[in-house]
Amino acid sequence: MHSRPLTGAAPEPADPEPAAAAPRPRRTPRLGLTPTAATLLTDGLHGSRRALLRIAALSAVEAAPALASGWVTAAALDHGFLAHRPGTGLAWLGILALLYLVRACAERAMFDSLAAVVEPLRDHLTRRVVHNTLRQATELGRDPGTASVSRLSSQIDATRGLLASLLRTARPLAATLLAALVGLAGLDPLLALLVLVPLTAALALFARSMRRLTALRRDTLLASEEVAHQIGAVLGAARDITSLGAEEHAAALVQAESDRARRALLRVGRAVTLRIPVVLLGGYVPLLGLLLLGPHLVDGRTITVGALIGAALYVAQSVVPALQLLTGTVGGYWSQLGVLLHRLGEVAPQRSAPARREPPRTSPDGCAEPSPTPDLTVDRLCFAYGVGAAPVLRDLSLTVPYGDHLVITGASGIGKSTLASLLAGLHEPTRGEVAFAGRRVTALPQHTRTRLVVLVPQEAYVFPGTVRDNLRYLAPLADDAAVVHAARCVGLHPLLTRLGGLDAQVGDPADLSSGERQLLALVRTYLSPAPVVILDEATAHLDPVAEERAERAFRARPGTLIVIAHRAGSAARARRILHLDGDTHRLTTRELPPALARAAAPS
Ligand SMILES: Nc1ncnc2c1ncn2[C@@H]1O[C@H](COP(=O)(O)OP(=O)(O)OP(=O)(O)O)[C@@H](O)[C@H]1O
Repeated sequence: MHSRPLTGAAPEPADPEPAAAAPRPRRTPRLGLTPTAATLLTDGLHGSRRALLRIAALSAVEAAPALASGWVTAAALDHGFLAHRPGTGLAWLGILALLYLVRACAERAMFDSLAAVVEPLRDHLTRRVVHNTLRQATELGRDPGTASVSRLSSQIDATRGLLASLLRTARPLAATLLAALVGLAGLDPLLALLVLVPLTAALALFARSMRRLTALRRDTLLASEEVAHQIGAVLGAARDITSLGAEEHAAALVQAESDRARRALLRVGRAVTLRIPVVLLGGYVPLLGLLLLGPHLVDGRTITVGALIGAALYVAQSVVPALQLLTGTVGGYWSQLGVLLHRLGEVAPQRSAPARREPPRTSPDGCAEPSPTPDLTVDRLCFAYGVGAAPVLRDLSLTVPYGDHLVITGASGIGKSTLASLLAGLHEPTRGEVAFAGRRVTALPQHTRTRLVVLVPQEAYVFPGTVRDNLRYLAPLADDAAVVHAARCVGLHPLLTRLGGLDAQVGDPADLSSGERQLLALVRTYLSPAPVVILDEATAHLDPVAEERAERAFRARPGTLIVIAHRAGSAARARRILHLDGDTHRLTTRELPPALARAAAPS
């Protein structure tokens, strides 16, 4: 998260792709689920249809006592106790007891099926989120960040837990409600109608309130994140604030954010109280109707006393508790699940909308050829980590013409990697800008930026899968011939043969050495259509000969090459060298010796 100025003035322009502070969904959520959340949930449950069917069947068995309770009570009264045959009455009640026993067995059997639904969902969410984190790491050279990874894994765990709780509570609830309605209709259709009309109105009211509740819960989540952000910004700039005497101003900003969070929480509290009218309308209004109309119906011999008491039992024992559960626990679980799934859906790419990537253009010899693009310009670039921190880069200006080969040198800790990240648009400059073809790199949409600039960091990401999958990650449509040719150009070929070809599985990436992982990452980048490649110590684990070969391949690859050098050899092979020394930045341009010039010439 980039830092924001401590000012109450006009807000910063919106980030084109805000990652953490997720935007409010544009479409109104249906029953609290946005399309993103709904897609993620249906995709996650896709493979669990059999387990879901089993759950539905067991739910039907579980609902049997609720279904029979009114009938059995009516029969026990009308044919047993009221007809002075207590034995018959007790026999009917015995049947009910038996059904409760069967229900207990079904409940026990349910747990295996629940696990068969929630565990695959958790795996699915983890795969999606890990996939995207890896994609960012491989395409952008971006550190996935332990804080966000642990936030995502706890969100995935919470989602799994919520779904399990929902299945445990909402499932018998739906079955009970349905059974009560069927039971009422079985007693007398008129009684069923008396309950059904207000119940439908109550459920419609509940559905409406759910949309609002989910939106409000989301506001609360974002508001509390904003409070944490604001406190972090104040703590990060504590020295500046003290020296400026701006303590009160900073405190007022934090106070304003926490007031906003408090108001959001109050709105959730008010929305939750809507459960009372829902229960009154759907549960107590039908009960009142039965009490008021029932005696007349009994007098007119439309229904029996047993049927009236049975109907009242259905409402009091099934409908009212079901509504209380629905508007309380289940509604809360559901809206939290909706908010979490939407947040995860923002991180995990949706299967229905896969990221589109252009195929790499290839020259006749199969080597990668970039899209036509112009220069990379750096204009009075300044950067500091954090508000009060000393700047790492000051007023750096530079143009890297398209097709150039620039090597950046400097002492350890001087800011080479920081500059590489700024060139790739991974950090927002504190002042000044980096532009590509005249457009600010940080303003480019992420998918455009990653097609234009690829940064390869020192620690290469290789993921479990085939060698082919790993190599074609940035060029999914490259054919095998192009991949093998790229492997030859970069020097991966001996390893490719040793591994067993493109179909070989990279089981555990840790089985490969650091240098082998770097070679795989280099070929992956070489194949990509990006016109600008930045190698940030990306060959550090290769021996000098392998490094020279890989760099030669990249020099011959059309496009701009920027290398953060860790060995003198890299600088010796460059046409231009930027030496960072923390104060003045020296840029040297020189003619290459003829042999190197030939090797560096675009093929
Ligand atoms: N995320 C960060 N937060 C705060 N300071 C940082 C961060 N990353 C780097 N720095 C600091 O910024 C300065 C420049 O770091 P950078 O990694 O860019 O240097 P470098 O020249 O690439 O070093 P090396 O050659 O050792 O990799 C260092 O003082 C470093 O401690």
